Amino acid sequence: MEMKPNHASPVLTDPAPVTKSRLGIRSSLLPQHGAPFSSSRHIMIPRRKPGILDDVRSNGWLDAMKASSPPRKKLVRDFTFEAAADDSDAAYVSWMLKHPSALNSFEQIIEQAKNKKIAMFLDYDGVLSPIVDDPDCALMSDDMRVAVKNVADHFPTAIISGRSRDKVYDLVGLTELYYAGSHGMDIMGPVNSSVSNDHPSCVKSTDQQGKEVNLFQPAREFLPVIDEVFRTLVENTKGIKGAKVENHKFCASVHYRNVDEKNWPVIAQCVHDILKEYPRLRLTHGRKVLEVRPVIDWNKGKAVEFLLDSLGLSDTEDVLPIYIGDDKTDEDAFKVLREGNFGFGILVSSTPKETSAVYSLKDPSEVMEFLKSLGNWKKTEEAGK
Ligand SMILES: O=P(O)(O)OC[C@H]1O[C@H](O[C@H]2O[C@H](CO)[C@@H](O)[C@H](O)[C@H]2O)[C@H](O)[C@@H](O)[C@@H]1O
Repeated sequence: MEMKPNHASPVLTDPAPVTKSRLGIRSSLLPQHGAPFSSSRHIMIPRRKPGILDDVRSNGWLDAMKASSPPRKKLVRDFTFEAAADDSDAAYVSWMLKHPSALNSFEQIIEQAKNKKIAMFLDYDGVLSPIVDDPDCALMSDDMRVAVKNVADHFPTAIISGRSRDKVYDLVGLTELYYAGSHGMDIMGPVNSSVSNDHPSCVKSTDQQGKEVNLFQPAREFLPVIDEVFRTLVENTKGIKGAKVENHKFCASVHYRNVDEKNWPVIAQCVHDILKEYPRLRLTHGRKVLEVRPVIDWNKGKAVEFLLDSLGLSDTEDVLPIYIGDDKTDEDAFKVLREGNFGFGILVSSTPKETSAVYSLKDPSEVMEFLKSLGNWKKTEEAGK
């Protein structure tokens, strides 16, 4: 894949020494002390020291880890469980009054879409594929692929995932879409010279089909650091049964879904120690996953704005962006749409959650139904013209 560097990035400027200005990051976003990146290639992280786990207990990480993904629905066996199930169902029903089902609200949604161009943004895990124990087995069904393709045939459609862009492209496998990986820190979008002028770190590149595209990687300078951190995390978690570390190019993910809960503090401590060693990296929580990523002012919300600009769709009057996601990192995108009064978010969740999304869907099967309905509605509308 050919790459023609443009100018230096506005986010990451100045090729020489690694300092705050080299990273071009607003200083308020950066920790005020410590080395920018680790000085040693391999840092030794003591697994257990007396009292060391107090760090992660006192700073609330463990509570966040426990709350990070709802437990799967248990079989209702006796009266106690039945009562608990009733309570949680009632809570879900009352939450849905605030965040109605996008399926039940379909007529209202297409009313909003009349005379507007829909731009569709989709998260991958938990939206297009169900959450499963092994991230490598989170495959999208063929039916879902058809539904996504159908939507992409009518509306500009992008996937914005926490996974690496290459990985999510391999999983989805549709050439009709735009892809943003690493929580929006790695975007392949259409060539648009006004966008590359505004974002000088955009480089011209080519996609898998040899088509010219814009490649935007605002955290490019962090590539070797993430790689180093990934290798250290693999090394330091290798004794923890069930732990899995993924390298997503601009972020590293430490999964604890399959780790015995009594070992979660050890996982948390490994990540905590990395962040102490690399003050320019920060933590985000996903569904039973801790993610280490660069401290830069960029997220899925900014990626949505970037893609809308790239597609020439930032005119709020004629465009209706819709973002479907299930995770905390998707909230940045929901917020951008809500605060801009520009389109809306749909949260995929089977339990009540605090969210900036407007509508909700229960699970990926409802997402598929919604995408099918949208594609069919547009097809019928176009046929009637
Ligand atoms: O932004 P997304 O596309 O939703 O990616 C978020 C994370 O998804 C993956 O992890 C999640 O799904 C796994 C497979 O179902 C599940 O095992 C895991 O517990 C979930 O956190 C992916 O592996 C992560 O790296 C992504 O950041």
